[in-house]
Amino acid sequence: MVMHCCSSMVRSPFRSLQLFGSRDCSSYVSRMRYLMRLKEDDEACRTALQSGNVLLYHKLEPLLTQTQKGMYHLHMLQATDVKGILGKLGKDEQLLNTSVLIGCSDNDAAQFSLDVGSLEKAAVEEMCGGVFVDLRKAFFLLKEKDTPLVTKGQALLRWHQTHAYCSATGEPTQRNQAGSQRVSPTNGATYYPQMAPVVIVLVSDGKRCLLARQSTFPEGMYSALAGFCDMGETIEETLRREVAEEVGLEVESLQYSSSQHWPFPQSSFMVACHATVSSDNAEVNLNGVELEDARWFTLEETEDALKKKAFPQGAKGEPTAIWVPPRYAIANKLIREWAIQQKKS
Ligand SMILES: NC(=O)C1=CN([C@@H]2O[C@H](COP(=O)(O)OP(=O)(O)OC[C@H]3O[C@@H](n4cnc5c(N)ncnc54)[C@H](OP(=O)(O)O)[C@@H]3O)[C@@H](O)[C@H]2O)C=CC1
Ligand SMILES: [Mg+2]
Repeated sequence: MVMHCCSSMVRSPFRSLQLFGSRDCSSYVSRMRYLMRLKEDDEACRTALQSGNVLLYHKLEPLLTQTQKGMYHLHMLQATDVKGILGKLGKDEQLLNTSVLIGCSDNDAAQFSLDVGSLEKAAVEEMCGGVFVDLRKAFFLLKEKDTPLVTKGQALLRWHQTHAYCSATGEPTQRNQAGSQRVSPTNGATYYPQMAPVVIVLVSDGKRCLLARQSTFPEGMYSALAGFCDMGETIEETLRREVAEEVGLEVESLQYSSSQHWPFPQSSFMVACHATVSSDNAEVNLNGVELEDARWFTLEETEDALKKKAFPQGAKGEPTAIWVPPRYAIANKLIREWAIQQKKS
């Protein structure tokens, strides 16, 4: 059934957002204008690449290095060093030109990502003193501040690897130097990297929050409800529909929290919200096709789950403890926000 959700459901549509704290606004603007120019001007982008910083991936696994204290961080290389590595491994320097633009450092250096999957992995690791790590694993190893860049780098490379042809003519498309678009040579159709919009929602009945798990989740992990937007839907409509479909509840109000780019399994644009249902109509009617379980959690139970590490190892024979996605996942932020709000009220 199509549900019409009016915009009055959103409690605070004009909520002000603290975006960057005390960051220097003018240098931020100049960096964004610089990146804009590099996307528009292939020659300027090629020049920037020669003195830029490059994040290497091997078959979409980012290169990390370990510090003496055992901490992992992103291994950014200078473009000149990448050329040296390519030369030593007998690869054409032109491979560098397949890099994609992913940002601009605080020191105004353009940042790129490059997949060297055609080179021998161990040889590159040895030359760089780093290790290529599966992106999910990298999320557990890296500092939270590094995850957006490593995610963006992988997502853009993946998009180019999987969108090399025009969907109308079947011909190979050509990318611009920055990698921000691909163009079909005969019909001029332009393709841009895309994210699929997803609503993720933490539902509350005023006293408890609703957490659910899919059968594919790691054992014991519960998360907020999530669902892809259907064509033409608003965030409010998707949220109401997904809650109705997955747990059979009628949402009464919702509030925007924040958003996140999520690379798994493809790029999703996660829009995170809080929602309430009436405590008089809070009985869960589970859609067993999508979810394995969904239950209400008290504040105490939620705080317990938040304290658990990912993949907890319980004693043999005991049921696995309930835990929630780690901090880099926006689900974790929603759950923490709810717990803080609940303590205040
Ligand atoms: N960052 C975070 O904290 C969290 C992120 N997520 C992410 O949110 C996303 C959505 O959650 P999920 O509950 O799976 O979504 P849904 O509840 O929408 O269910 C997924 C199903 O929807 C269908 N579908 C419709 N549109 C799309 C599309 N554009 N891409 C892929 N599948 C689509 C597919 O069905 P079919 O195959 O039958 O066509 C798919 O199996 C997932 O990518 C998940 O990784 C989820 C929870 C937490
Ligand atoms: Mg879902």
